[in-house]
Amino acid sequence: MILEDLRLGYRRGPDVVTVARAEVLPGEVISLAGPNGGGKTTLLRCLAGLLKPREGMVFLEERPLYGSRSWSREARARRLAVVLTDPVSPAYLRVRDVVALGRLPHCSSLQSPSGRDAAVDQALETTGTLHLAQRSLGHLSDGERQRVMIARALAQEPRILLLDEPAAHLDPPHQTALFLLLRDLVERQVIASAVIATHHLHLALHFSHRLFLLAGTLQGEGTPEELLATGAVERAYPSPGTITLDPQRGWFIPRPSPPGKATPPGKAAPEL
Ligand SMILES: Nc1ncnc2c1ncn2[C@@H]1O[C@H](COP(=O)(O)OP(=O)(O)OP(=O)(O)O)[C@@H](O)[C@H]1O
Repeated sequence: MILEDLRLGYRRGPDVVTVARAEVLPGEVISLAGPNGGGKTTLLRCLAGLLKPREGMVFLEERPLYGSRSWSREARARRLAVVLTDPVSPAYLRVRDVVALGRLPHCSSLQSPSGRDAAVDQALETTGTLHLAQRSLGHLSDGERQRVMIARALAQEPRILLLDEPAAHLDPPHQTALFLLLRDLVERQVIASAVIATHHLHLALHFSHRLFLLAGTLQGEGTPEELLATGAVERAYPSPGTITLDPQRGWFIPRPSPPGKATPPGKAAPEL
């Protein structure tokens, strides 16, 4: 996937994110990181074919994603699957039927997707949601529902998986398991690439091959090691002077006070 001279925005508002040039290569897990409002979701929507750029183009397998020479919706859905944060399936649907919807791009016009499709079982198993298969979507916890939506995207058997805050509702072990799973799917070539918009910086730094740092523009891109070594990660996040990045752990922590100037507990909380 190639991103060229992108300028993205909504209706008549200002540009919210610009990207001069970037690539998502086969074999890569890429995390989109950066502050609130930095444009991660906006870029992800554009890569998913859901937000036409004001200028520039996204190329998928050298074919444009927008315009008259673009992919058909079905052909695109066999290559790209997206998991957004807004719920899209009706709450009364059973989990197995929700995941089966992922098979739609692989069905002919005379077929409807079947929950008995082997790809559905595989996706349920991969995401640890097989035990939820008969439950209604509306009766699941946020984290369970999140894993079901990822199962639906995997059932689509895409080449590229795009995920917006996929770990948002997951408990800590499941957050790590999800990043591990995405890395494993890419390394086993089950999918070619994964692009993850996330605030789980420590997981992004640990599991991604590269990060794109977005703060209105693409402020930096590179491997976790490169971005940490140049200070680009810390620079991408405007934070109070009392907060600093611990590069070993990928967490923002209180800046250590100079000797003899320890802040008493409860005093001088950092501004948000
Ligand atoms: N539907 C919309 N209409 C108008 N402006 C929008 C819309 N969605 C997002 N924006 C604006 O675009 C900018 C980028 O938002 P976006 O959601 O892409 O950022 P983000 O990096 O994903 O943020 P966060 O980390 O808070 O989820 C923000 O200023 C936001 O207010």
